[in-house]
Amino acid sequence: MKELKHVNKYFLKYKWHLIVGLFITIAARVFAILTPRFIGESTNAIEKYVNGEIVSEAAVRSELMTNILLILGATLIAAFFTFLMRQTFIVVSRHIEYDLKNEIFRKYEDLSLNFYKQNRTGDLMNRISEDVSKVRMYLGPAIMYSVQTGVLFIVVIPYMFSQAPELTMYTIAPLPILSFAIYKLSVAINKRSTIVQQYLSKLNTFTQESFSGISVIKSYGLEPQMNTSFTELSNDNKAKNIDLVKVQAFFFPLMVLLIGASNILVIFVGGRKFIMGEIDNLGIIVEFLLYVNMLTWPVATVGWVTSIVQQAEASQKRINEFLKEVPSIQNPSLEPENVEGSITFKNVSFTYEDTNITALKNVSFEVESGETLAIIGKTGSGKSTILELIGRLYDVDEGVIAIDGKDIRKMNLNELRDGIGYVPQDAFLFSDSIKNNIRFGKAEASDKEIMEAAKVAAVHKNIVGFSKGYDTILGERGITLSGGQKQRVSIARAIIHDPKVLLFDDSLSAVDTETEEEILNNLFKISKDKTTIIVSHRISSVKNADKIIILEGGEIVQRGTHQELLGQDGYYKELYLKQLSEKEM
Ligand SMILES: Nc1ncnc2c1ncn2[C@@H]1O[C@H](COP(=O)(O)OP(=O)(O)OP(=O)(O)O)[C@@H](O)[C@H]1O
Repeated sequence: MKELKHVNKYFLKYKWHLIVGLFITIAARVFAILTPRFIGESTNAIEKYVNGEIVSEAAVRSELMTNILLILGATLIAAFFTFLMRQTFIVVSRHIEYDLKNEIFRKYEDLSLNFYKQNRTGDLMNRISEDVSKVRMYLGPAIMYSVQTGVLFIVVIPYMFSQAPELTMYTIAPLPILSFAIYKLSVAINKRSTIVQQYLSKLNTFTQESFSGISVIKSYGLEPQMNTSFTELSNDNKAKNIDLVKVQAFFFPLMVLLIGASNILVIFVGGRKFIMGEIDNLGIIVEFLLYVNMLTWPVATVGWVTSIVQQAEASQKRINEFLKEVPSIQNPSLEPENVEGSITFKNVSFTYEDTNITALKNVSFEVESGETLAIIGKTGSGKSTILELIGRLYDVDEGVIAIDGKDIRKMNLNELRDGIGYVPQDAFLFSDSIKNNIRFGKAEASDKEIMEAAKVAAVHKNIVGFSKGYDTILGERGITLSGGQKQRVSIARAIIHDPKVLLFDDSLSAVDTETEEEILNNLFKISKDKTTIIVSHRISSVKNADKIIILEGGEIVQRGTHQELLGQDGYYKELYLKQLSEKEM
């Protein structure tokens, strides 16, 4: 139960609901146990009439009628309280499930990129859905049935002992066996359910990937192989489900067997005692038979609940592992920050932890506020890494990155990121309308502002060409848009944010040179008071920048303006001549 201590704070939060639930459960059980007593009394009345102790048929009838009405009343009240019991305990468990999911999600959002690289998305998803569901079983059904069983035992067993102590001993003797057997069975069921779950997620992942990659599958004619793989996975899934059903099938027969054993014991022992005159009336035997049946399910739940708690403990352990993670990127300050935008890299070196690749070596440069810096270089030379480091997606290993002369590791992280508009290489769009995708950069943006940003990004004309215009819904990863359109919507999102620093990571690679020129001209107009860094492979994108740096293997090998670099032998001039000849062809 060590790991489950984490959810105790939620029990405290909902303590009043739980206390009310406890009283409701007591009321429900108290009324439920009245029924066997009235049935027992009715049996006694009939017995007395048969034995001639009561002679008036009308008196028996009236007693039976009263008992029937009392049974009806007690049952209705017990049913009502049972309904309220579920409403409190199960509803509280749903509230806690909601709180816990939010807590985990907030934690996920806080964690740095490194965490996401070390853990698979499926694992993150499982902990927030599957594991939380298992913990909810502990928070709801397990607690509810435990309270119910506890109350029932406290109320019923002493009453049974007061009526017939020896018979009570015989009656409850098989119950621990039932509890243990159900526990063993539940453990087996849970084990097999987990396996079924794993196979189901394999099947889901496979199906999802097949749909996402349907164009590759079709163009390579891979349908038969995919069908075979799906059938194999499906077969495994079916086999695991059958394994589970085999164990589950034991559950009710086992219960019936043990209830039957208890009933036989009551009739056998009770009958003998009645014959020997140790029990005064038959009503007690009838009452005991009803109690046995009433106790069986709660006793069975002791075993079931134990296995639920074990599973919840294991799940909470997995959840706690993530909740205890400390984000590698910390926010050191909550002070307001006024980002003006001058950026300095001083002897910056950086190695990716997971791959051990040194992406930047001793990189130094300066960009003043309002200037444009272009970074060019071969693939894998470290261009994107520079942009990621500015937004503190990672922290530098050596050297300093400063904005307005202040080490970014000492700045308010939220304000730092708020001052940056970053257009990543892989333009990610959400499955939402184009309008909302752009609005992501500024939540309160008006439709007019959205349109203005789209115009600067030269995508407005494309958008109004769609029948639903800005309300066009984008599919998964924006599949209804072309690569160039996606890039431009992503640029509009950064522009509407109106940051002091604009970072474009190869963001114009999928647009034609004419559109590229239009966007660059527009950007030039709006970025007079902004610092812009453009990463590109095209000379046309970088030629007008105030400064250009050329990266190779993580090091700056050349720097200067377009004209200066054309005057030097090196990568820049080679690229320029190559791209010029391609244009002329
Ligand atoms: N997230 C990452 N984790 C581990 N290694 C990475 C990661 N991102 C980049 N690298 C490695 O760091 C080096 C620099 O990568 P980076 O993406 O900065 O290059 P780039 O110049 O932007 O390349 P491209 O022009 O292809 O986008 C590469 O060798 C790359 O494999």
